[in-house]
Parts: sequence; C-alpha cells; structure tokens
Amino acid sequence: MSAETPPTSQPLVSVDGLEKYFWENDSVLDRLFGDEPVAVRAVDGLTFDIHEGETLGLVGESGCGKSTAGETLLRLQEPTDGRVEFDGDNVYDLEGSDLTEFRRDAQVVFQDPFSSLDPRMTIGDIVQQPLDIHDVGPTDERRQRVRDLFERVGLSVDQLDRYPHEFSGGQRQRIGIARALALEPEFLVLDEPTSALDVSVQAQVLNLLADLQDEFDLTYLLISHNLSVIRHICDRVAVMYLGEIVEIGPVEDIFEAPKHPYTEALLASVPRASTDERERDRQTLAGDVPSPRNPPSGCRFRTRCPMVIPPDDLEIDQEDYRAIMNLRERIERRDISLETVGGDEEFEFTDGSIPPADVDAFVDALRERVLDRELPARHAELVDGALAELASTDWDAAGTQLREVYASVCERDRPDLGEDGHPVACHLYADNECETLENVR
Ligand SMILES: Nc1ncnc2c1ncn2[C@@H]1O[C@H](COP(=O)(O)OP(=O)(O)OP(=O)(O)O)[C@@H](O)[C@H]1O
Repeated sequence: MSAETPPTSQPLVSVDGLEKYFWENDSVLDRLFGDEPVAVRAVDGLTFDIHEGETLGLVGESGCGKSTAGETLLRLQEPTDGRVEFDGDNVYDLEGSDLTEFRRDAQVVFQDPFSSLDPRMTIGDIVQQPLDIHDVGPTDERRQRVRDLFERVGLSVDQLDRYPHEFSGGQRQRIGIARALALEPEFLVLDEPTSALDVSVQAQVLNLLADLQDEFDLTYLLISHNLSVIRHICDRVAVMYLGEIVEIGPVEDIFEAPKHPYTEALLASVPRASTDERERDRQTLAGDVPSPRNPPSGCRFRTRCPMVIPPDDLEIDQEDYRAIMNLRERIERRDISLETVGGDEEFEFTDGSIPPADVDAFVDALRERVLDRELPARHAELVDGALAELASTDWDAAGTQLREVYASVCERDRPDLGEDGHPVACHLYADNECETLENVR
C-alpha cells in the first residue's frame, strides 16, 4: 500500500497537542486522608496527521501510551487537553447525528479477538450488531451485508451460526475485522491486531488488512510494539516514548536512517538474520520505561539514553558521564543507604555526621559501593568531593556539586519535535547538529 499512497493527500485525522492523564489518589477517601492526586501522563502532547489512504504506525515499548492515544483519538476516552480533527471537524465537539456519523466512520480492531467478541453471540450476530445498533437498512439487507463481509475477509458463510470459541485466533481476528468494516468506515485504529496470533498467521492477517485498505480506501493507525509488523504495512511511523512522539517519518527513513537514540535502540534490539548485522556493535535498551507518574525532566529518554549531551566545556567519555549521572540521580532521590557503607557499622553517624578523621575512608568505601568504574582523575576528584558531603548527610550539597559541573541540556530542556519531513525530538539535532553528534558518538 505504501507505493500507492499519494504523499500530498489531505489529512483525514489531525491530532494537535493531545493529552490524556489518568488521576490516581483522587477519591473522596484519598482527599480525606490528605493524599494528593497524582497524574499518570499516559499521553502528553501528541501532534501528527494521518493522510487519507495511508497507514501510520505508532510504535514503542509497552506502557508508553499507544493504546491510550488510539482510544482517545477515537473518543473512547475523553482527552485531558488537545484537539483531534476528523475530516475537518473537532471530534470532541461532535454531538447528536454528527457524533453518530463519526462513530460509524472511525472503528477499532483490538489485539485479542477472543476477549473483544461476546462469547454468547453467534459470529453472524456479532458482525451484524453494528448494523442493528445504527439501524442500517432492512433486515435482509443487513444479512446480505454480513455474508458479503464474511466472504471478503475469508470466512465461510456456512459458519455464521457458530460461536467465537469454535474458531482459531486468526479466524477470530477476521471476525473482528468484518465487524469493524460493517458500517463502511473510512478510518480504522488497529491496536496490536496480530500480536495475539501465531507468526504464521500474522502475515495472512496483515496482507488481508492491506488488501482491504486498497479495496475500501481505508486509512489506518496501526499500533504495535513489533517493528516487523510496522515495516510490513506502514507508510509512515511515529515512535512514541513515555507519552510523547520522539520521531516521525516515512517508514524507509525510520528503518534505514533512524535519528533518535531511542529509535536506534529499538531497531537494534530486533534480532536480524544476516551475519553482518548480528555481529555489529549493538546498543540495546537498558532498564525499564520510567513511570508516567513522574517522568524525567527535559528529554524523557535521557535516563536510558546512550548519547546524553555533556556540557560544552566538559571532556568526558559517555560511559563515565552516564555513571556520574546515575550517581547524581541516586543522590537526588536519596537512594543510598549511608549507614551501611563499609558494612559492620564501620562508620558511625552522630547527629548526621561521621568523625572528620573517617571521611576519607568513608568516601573510598562509598565510591566502591556506588560506582562500578574508575573515573579519570579530574572527574574522580569532583565525584569524591560530592561523596564527602554525604559524610555529613548533606544530600543537597552533594547533588548541587555534581549538577553544577555535569548538568546536561537533555535534563534541562524538553526537546521539540521539529516540522520537517522526518522530525525528531532530540537535542542532538538542535542547532550545531553535526558537531554535537560527532562528540557523543
Ligand atoms: N485507566 C487507567 N488508569 C491509570 N493508568 C492507566 C490507565 N490506562 C492506562 N494507564 C497507564 O498509562 C500508561 C500508558 O498505557 P497504554 O496501555 O496506553 O500503553 P501502551 O503503549 O498501549 O502499552 P501496552 O502495549 O502494554 O498496552 C501506562 O503506564 C498505564 O499503566
């Protein structure tokens, strides 16, 4: 489908600054106990268009907000902020017959066909249900439409009176697709449509979706954590991390020339068949996605990024820099047990401090605990200075000393997603792109 999509076609869906926060600790009881409500920033300012007839992929690790984005733009969830235009109308302003029309035009296919189909209904009734709800045509026309849909998605009309449990995963997904197509929609959100299926069946379902798109002029938003699925079917790809889009562009550009370190890491973590690529130096993703309850400041990927930008005046190797950043984060979170440094109560704190004579030994023992590498002399000295502040439990002074020297633009400023053909939200691509990129690689 990629080759046939006119690049200049109009946006069918236009998403602008879409936000969806869930609130925790927000009940009457929580307020009674004085607990502050906490925002889960599942979707935090998405802006993108989906053009008529194209397939936009939304890719990212589990928990980064893909499903919430899909559901919110279909108005299955109310947004916290932002705007979604469908065919020129703001979806969140629609009422009455306009809203009903949008509900017909924009449909969803879910990941797990089994749980999304009512087990007590025959599959014929399941596919016919949207036609009944929207009161489309007389009964015999509805029945005929169901038969046509069955044939079109590769199911036998002899099976109309059977129940979902009698079908395989692939067949159930075909039933889900037939149901989504019943009302002749223009736009489908495909939320992990093949991830519950055997690999052998995945390609068949993807090919079916591609054929249906051509035949019925459909526009797709394909949500998937699986890059092979994205590559197979998408025209453009939006890469999502912790509620934000970090990079968006044509599928070939994203796969052949990724810009964002997150995209690079996602691609590097896919197993490849060719020896060359298997042997290349891979940067895989370390750690988990941080919580959307308290996302990192600045660039949200910086806590896992292998290319964090040091201050201009700092000569430092990326791994040393990463080690010092991790240490500073632990200090800022007060996430080091000072009382157990050295073991066996070697250092005794009185009124929050150890005796001055023990400070050097304390710093040595603490360094061994919190750093797994030897730093160049200049950095070792600076880090030791900060660790010495912890001998008097002065967490703030320790954090400040390290921040003053090592703070990165990546933690200070939230990078914008640019507006060219392949925008990327990363400080490496801000002003002096080439020079900075060279320095951190
Ligand atoms: N109803 C809810 N209440 C509170 N938090 C929620 C709710 N729904 C989702 N979240 C949180 O929002 C974040 C995004 O979830 P979402 O399901 O959209 O991510 P995803 O990328 O689709 O992941 P997955 O592929 O695992 O479904 C997660 O941290 C999730 O725990």
